[in-house]
Amino acid sequence: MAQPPVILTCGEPSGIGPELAVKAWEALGARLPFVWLGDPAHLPRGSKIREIGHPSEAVSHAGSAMPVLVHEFPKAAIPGEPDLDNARAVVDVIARGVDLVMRGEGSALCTAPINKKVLKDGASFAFPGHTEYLAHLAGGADVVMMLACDELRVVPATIHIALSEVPTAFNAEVLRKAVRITHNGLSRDFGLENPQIAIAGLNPHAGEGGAMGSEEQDWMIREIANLRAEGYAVSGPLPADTMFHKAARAQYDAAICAYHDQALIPIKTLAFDSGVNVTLGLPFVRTSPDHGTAFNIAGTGQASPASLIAALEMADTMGRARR
Ligand SMILES: NC(=O)C1=CN([C@@H]2O[C@H](COP(=O)(O)OP(=O)(O)OC[C@H]3O[C@@H](n4cnc5c(N)ncnc54)[C@H](O)[C@@H]3O)[C@@H](O)[C@H]2O)C=CC1
Ligand SMILES: NCC(=O)COP(=O)(O)O
Repeated sequence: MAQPPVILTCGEPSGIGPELAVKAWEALGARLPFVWLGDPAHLPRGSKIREIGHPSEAVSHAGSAMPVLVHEFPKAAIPGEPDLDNARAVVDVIARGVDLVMRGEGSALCTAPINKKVLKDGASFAFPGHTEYLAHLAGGADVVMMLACDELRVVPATIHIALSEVPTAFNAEVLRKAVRITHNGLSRDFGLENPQIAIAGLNPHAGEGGAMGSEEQDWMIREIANLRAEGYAVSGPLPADTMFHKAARAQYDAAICAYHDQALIPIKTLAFDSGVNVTLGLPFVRTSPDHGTAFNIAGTGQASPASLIAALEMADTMGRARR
């Protein structure tokens, strides 16, 4: 049976998502068939599209036009000016995309960026991002966010929370869960045997023996030893400032970090154009570009499709491997 297409959700229609979908289709065409799920009225004028009734029709049309499964929105989309009245439909598109991949009609889900505040204000969206919403739609799956590029993979053990909440939220149970899901994801979706996982300390110099913070001494060193005794190839806690240079990166397959910026700053600095956000732990494959809605350049033609193309390629490869 032919591989079903990747399902690409539209994301925030006033952001760069719609124009990047068309650029990605122009680059990928029939080589990597995907279906864009959204309102065709939100695409740049003159985009070559083909409205289809079912994802299975995508493969035969992807060479000549971007296949579109129509999801009507209440309002037009003005680049850079989000309309709260469209927020509910943005959320519904994600749920519809998940339904398609859960039923096997799509091989994988790739999501264009959403604007979390727009969804909160316009649709009372109760989740801080896709990652948490997808875990909810998958019945409360245990998931982690990984950002991956050729040179580095990072996992923030805590994600979208205030920095002041991190020292409490980042604990032995959360670290253990992140290690388990990362280990399983690296084995299953990245094909790595015995993956090496580096763990960043929370404090400067990983606490420097308790001189600069106590979490490493209080629980991290003990928990990492426990994980090692259970067979996980983990190292740490490592000073976060010296674990991302080239020689250090060669020592591990993924770095687990205590909080969002500790993980995302190195990868976005290294590979903003090619980084991919992948959710590990879901019963389906989900990827996304590493960037956001970029309202400041939406509609100007300046946005690069490189990260979205990398995300579609990763979704397709992982989707195939899982079949
Ligand atoms: N997967 C998702 O749904 C994600 C959503 N976001 C959301 O996006 C919104 C905006 O977030 P920001 O922090 O401003 O990050 P952003 O990634 O949207 O923009 C940061 C800077 O990078 C530039 N930029 C972003 N993508 C680009 C591209 N493809 N080509 C060229 N330049 C690009 C922007 O113009 C801006 O100067 C927030 O609501 C955030 O929560 C952010 C990251 C991922
Ligand atoms: N900073 C990464 C980000 O916001 C992506 O979140 P998600 O929507 O993939 O959960």
